[in-house]
Amino acid sequence: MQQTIRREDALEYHAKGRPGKIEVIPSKEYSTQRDLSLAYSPGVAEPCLAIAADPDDAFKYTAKGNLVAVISNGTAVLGLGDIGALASKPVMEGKGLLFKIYADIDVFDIELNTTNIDEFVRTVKILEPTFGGVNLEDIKAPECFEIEQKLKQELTIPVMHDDQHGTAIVSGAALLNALELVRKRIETVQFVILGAGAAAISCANQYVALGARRENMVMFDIHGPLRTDRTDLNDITRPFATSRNIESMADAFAGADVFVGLSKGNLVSPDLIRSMAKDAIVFAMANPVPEITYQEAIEARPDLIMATGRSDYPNQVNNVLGFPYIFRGALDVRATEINEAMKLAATYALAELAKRTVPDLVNLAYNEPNMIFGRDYILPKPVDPRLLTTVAPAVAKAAMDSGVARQPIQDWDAYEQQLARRIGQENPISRVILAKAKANPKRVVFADAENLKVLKAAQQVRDEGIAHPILLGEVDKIQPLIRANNLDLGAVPIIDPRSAEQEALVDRFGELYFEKRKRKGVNPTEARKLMMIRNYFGAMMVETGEADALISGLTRTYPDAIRPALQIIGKEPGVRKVAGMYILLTKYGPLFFSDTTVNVNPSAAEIVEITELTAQAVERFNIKPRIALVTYSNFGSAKGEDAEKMHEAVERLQQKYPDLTVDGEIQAHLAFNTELLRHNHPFSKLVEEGANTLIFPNLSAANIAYNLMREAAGLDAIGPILLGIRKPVYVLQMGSSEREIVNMVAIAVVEAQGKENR
Ligand SMILES: NC(=O)C1=CN([C@@H]2O[C@H](COP(=O)(O)OP(=O)(O)OC[C@H]3O[C@@H](n4cnc5c(N)ncnc54)[C@H](OP(=O)(O)O)[C@@H]3O)[C@@H](O)[C@H]2O)C=CC1
Ligand SMILES: CC(=O)C(=O)O
Ligand SMILES: [Mg+2]
Repeated sequence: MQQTIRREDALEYHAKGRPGKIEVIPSKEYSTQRDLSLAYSPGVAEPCLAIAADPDDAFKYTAKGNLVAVISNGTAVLGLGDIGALASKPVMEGKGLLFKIYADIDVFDIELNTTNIDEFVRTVKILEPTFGGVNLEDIKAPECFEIEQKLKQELTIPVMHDDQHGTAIVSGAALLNALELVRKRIETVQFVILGAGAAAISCANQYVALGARRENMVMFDIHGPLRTDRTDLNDITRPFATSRNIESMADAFAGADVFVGLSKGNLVSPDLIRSMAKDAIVFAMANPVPEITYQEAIEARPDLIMATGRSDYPNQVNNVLGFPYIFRGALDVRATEINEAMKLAATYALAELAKRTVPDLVNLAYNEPNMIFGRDYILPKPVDPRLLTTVAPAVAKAAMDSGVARQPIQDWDAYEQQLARRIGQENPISRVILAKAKANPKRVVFADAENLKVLKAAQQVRDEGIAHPILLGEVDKIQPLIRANNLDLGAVPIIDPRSAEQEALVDRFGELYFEKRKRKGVNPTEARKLMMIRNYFGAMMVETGEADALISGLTRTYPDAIRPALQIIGKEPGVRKVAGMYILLTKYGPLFFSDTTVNVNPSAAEIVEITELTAQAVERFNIKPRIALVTYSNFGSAKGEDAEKMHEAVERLQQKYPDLTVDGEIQAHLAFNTELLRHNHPFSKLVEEGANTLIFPNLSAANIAYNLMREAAGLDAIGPILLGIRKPVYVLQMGSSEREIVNMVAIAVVEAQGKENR
């Protein structure tokens, strides 16, 4: 299931919008003159004075306690080698992104233009006041050892070279679990370690701490095996020199149990893997290209436990499983260092977590029905939210037990809750939808394939196995776009309803349309002509089963765009009016807004129907709807048409569905403010958790609300999702981004799957 990441895509991802991957966002209000006087002069003088009197107050009044410096000089950037400080910046920004999304830690990336050890150390030392921790990254051996050692001595905040210890912690856990699966003992297994740099040395040391024997290891650098008769070894590499008569990789691999690659891509042949002992363990961890590819290795040996540093194969052994949580735990107890006890605790916590039942969310994200501890699952997956709540507390506890915690945690339950809240900000809904779609991709026809964004989205859904696209449009327009943008849509069909080849199909569709509409004033000639319009043709493909869903291009207005689908496919039985829903991805989780799209001023009865359709749609995302009917009044507090209409709709809904969480009429802010609700309206059904679904009194309010959230609050929106139609038809909005289109396609596929099962 390797994904193709094209050079153009990677470059465009980094260049689009605001260049790079990070930005700085103020965390306090700053809109009034008073705010500014507090944030800056004169108010700012007070925390300055407090910190001058007691340096620990820096943790109270500044971002220091949650701010980590990711620092590199670019001398060993992934497996790309010494590409320099500036060229390392994308990797360092990437680490910053991972720190943030997985552990809610803020990062400044710092690229230092020096290969001089003392200059590097001095620079980091004078930066100490700014940060709560220092993550050294991609600095080559042997300088990295001295740099880290000196900084650990001189700084009172935790310092960790991630390529050394992050990798050691994570691969140590993978090793323990792999050995358990093949029933071998760490004390007796024979290792081949390719690379004798930052990562390799530290990993080997960690394995020794876990019980491995140095005399069972053969390590290689670029000059060959580290042997006791070599004169070019240093204090760090010499302990790993072998006294065995090993001259080549072939000598070392023969009969070995474990291969650890932390060097460069493509250095290991399938023959070498074949020469290893039964149930061999292969960790080819060089990035981005492993020492041997996953495919080659498992083809060479079916009995292998195979891991790489990459996310696109099973068993990703990558320090991303370590550094966010190690620093989280260390920062949360204000540890003065990251010591051996903390590293071992992290290794054991990771190893243990892999044996626990995998949450559905993680299975869904990887499109696996049920991942269980075994040869293809030796470590937790990076998206597993339990990593934070398991590894960070283990590290924090080890810091306390080993006496380096300056602020011990007292209440572990409260700490875990606080951690869980931190990742509550991450929104799994797109992942759930994408994973569900991939489990059973459907044929999706794109009515507007002459548009580049649509083509790119089609490319993505095809590459990722979300859908099988069918493109509608003129071949002479689409093909040049594909070529000019270096897309590769392979055998994806391109259909032009106006071309000679489609005449027979257009005839058939025309006849069908005439049958459906002959008593609505349509004649056969008109019917045939309409079928040459792509939105009509696409809808007819879905109706006749030639496709499973339609992603239609926006014509003039939404009602115009959905008309062909309504005429051709029609509404679900029992549905009188269709409606449209938007999903807003907020930091509190997804919010569902309805009806944002179709009904201008629905009656109370229609509001009831809209709510029913919306509730069913929300449930399709495995989410329990908690519905608020919003307006300007609370539970009868104000008069007026909308207030009374919503009031009546709530009464009907509560009567019809006593188990549904639906309440109102209510003001939007109150639907989320459970404290205020409890105080003033303790009887409300929303009092426990607040709402996640808002039903609006009219199109104007709904449309304004979601557009404001999208533009002013900068939230991602998915929609409009057409509710109540017999088969999935989605209309793209002008200005939809490629990502929004991909999300829409995934939702359409999920809906098509649901309809198929009914
Ligand atoms: N999966 C993961 O989580 C991680 C993966 N890595 C990967 O590990 C690799 C090394 O990183 P790092 O330790 O930081 O870098 P270093 O530069 O410190 O180490 C690289 C090592 O590889 C050796 N090497 C290079 N080419 C060969 C060769 N042809 N044959 C044998 N040995 C060779 C070097 O030998 P010499 O000493 O003679 O120069 C050196 O010992 C990178 O590919 C990196 O992406 C690193 C950290 C984490
Ligand atoms: C993962 C990582 O840190 C590296 O490859 O360098
Ligand atoms: Mg690295």
